[in-house]
Amino acid sequence: MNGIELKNVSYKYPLTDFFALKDINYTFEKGKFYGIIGPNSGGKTSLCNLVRGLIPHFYQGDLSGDVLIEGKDVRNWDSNLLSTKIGYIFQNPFTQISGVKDTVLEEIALGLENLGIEKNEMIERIIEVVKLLKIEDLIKKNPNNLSGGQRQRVAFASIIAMNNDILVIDEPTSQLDPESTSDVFEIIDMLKEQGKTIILVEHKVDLIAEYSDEVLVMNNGQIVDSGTPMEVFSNKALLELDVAMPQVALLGHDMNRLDKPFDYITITKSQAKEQIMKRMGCVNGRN
Ligand SMILES: Nc1ncnc2c1ncn2[C@@H]1O[C@H](COP(=O)(O)OP(=O)(O)OP(=O)(O)O)[C@@H](O)[C@H]1O
Repeated sequence: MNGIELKNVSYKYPLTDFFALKDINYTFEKGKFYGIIGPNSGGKTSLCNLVRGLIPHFYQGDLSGDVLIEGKDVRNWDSNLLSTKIGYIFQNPFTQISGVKDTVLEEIALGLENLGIEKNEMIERIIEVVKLLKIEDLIKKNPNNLSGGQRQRVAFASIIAMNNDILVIDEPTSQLDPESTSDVFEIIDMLKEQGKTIILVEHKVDLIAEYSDEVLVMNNGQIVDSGTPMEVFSNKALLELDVAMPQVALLGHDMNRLDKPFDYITITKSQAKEQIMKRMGCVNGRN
């Protein structure tokens, strides 16, 4: 089922003379995990601003084409109602925390209070997300004293408690260490399992290859390629555009250049291992 449809969408921010988004045509289906990648200034964050209604409700500028959220034009959505449908997780966990609450518990409750959620339901939702994100030991702590990884978990908890159908997440791991980064991907994967639609901007393409259902490549304000991770990372034209690829996909492209191709362009470590084992004469890539 369609969640967000973009038809011939172009957009210029106010006081600029270039299009940050150019002739975008794409449909985000409900319940899928979308990874958005591409070089700097390609338009990834602008696409996020568009799909969560910040364009045109906050950024006025010059928008043309159709942006349909659950079939209704974004211009006709009430922006408060839209924020209950589409949650947003920032790049920087330090700006996601309100800074005005003394405990993690109060921090998670803040968004729910703003939604006017009744007290018993609020408590139930908080207990559920605290367990889900394994942050029971943090609830009495001051959010301002947490590490980056802990803050990002609390940020996720606050958003998950709101129970949005769609989550737009912009580079959530850019300030995290590798362990917290894999935790974040596991949380996002779990949200997908719960039926949420995930739209994630991320430079860590190895993880995008592993987890996404669909990958969109943005460059110069346009979607220059889209498809399954396998389809996108097999496209050698993307190498010319300075699009980051998983290391094992680069290995696959190198093997093609050397005229010693693998059976396919490998995009995950396990696929590369299987192909290398096969090359070494191990039956079916095993043992
Ligand atoms: N608020 C704004 N006002 C004016 N121009 C903007 C604004 N935000 C982004 N832009 C411009 O729009 C273009 C696309 O930027 P955007 O942030 O969407 O790209 P990005 O792919 O997310 O980049 P990065 O990977 O560097 O975060 C850039 O040229 C940028 O300078």
